[in-house]
Amino acid sequence: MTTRAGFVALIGEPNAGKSTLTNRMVGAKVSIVTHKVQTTRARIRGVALEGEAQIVFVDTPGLFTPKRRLDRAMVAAAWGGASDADIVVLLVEAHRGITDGVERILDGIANMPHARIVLAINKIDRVEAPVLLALTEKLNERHAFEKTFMISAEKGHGVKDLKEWLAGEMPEGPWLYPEDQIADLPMRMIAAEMTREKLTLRLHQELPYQMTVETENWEERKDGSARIDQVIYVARDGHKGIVLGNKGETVKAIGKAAREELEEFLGRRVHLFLQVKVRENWLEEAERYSEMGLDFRDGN
Ligand SMILES: Nc1nc2c(ncn2[C@@H]2O[C@H](COP(=O)(O)OP(=O)(O)OP(=O)(O)O)[C@@H](O)[C@H]2O)c(=O)[nH]1
Repeated sequence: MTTRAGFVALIGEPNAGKSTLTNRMVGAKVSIVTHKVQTTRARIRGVALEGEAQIVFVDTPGLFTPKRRLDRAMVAAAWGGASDADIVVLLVEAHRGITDGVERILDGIANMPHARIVLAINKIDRVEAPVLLALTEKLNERHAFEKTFMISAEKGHGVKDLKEWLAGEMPEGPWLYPEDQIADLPMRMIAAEMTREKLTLRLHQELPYQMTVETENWEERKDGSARIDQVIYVARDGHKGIVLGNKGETVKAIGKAAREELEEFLGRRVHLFLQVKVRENWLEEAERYSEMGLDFRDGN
């Protein structure tokens, strides 16, 4: 049987529903869904299987108007992910229509003549059919989308159609990730997201966007507990001190909060070890794999 594998970039305004859609396609809660904007950190969100196809979802940071230098880097990262992908899915919110943000994304994709871009109008549960049809027409006048899907990522409407279509469009080739690693993947990612969330709560709001958390090791212990090793990567030396805090008390508090949540989630004891390391320019690094906690170096 011919296997297929490829990358699908989800682009859209903050809150368009990218995380919700990824979760539904992957079938596990791998991406944190929140009402706050700008939560999406990892470039790769999950790996979905559909028949013989493996679809790797690149869950880009929300595209928005960059003001600060860091924000511009995030937007560049988002577009970078989009132009590398086999298919780009633009998510537009049905009830909000063509906002200024959507306008800017439409301008952005006009500069990607070689990309295959499909439109997915999300949150169709929030509008009546005539509104939806008018919006579909308007958007297709603005850009020649290869296809238009109408979906509700939250309720699941239309998601199966979209997933099946994407699967059929993935290039023929071997799978990018072994199946057994996918099974292992969501928990590692959830664990990393939990720690990142605690960092966000604890630190000045600017800082968390310059950080990433990776689960480096996960060991099941004979007594039923789990030992989890994570690294918090910061962009600068100065940030390391902030994360550590006076005598390490900040990272300790973050670790405690994350551990408690993990224990509740897993229903067993957890030993969580956090390390803080400096990794300059990690936003620009084209690491397609490591943020998934899917490192092949983790072969133990
Ligand atoms: N009514 C409705 N709400 C939805 C739907 N899909 C997503 N939402 C909600 O929209 C909000 C934003 O969804 P997310 O998936 O976090 O959006 P996102 O695009 O990943 O956001 P960022 O990570 O900030 O870029 C959440 O409150 C979701 O529950 C949908 O189909 N219908």
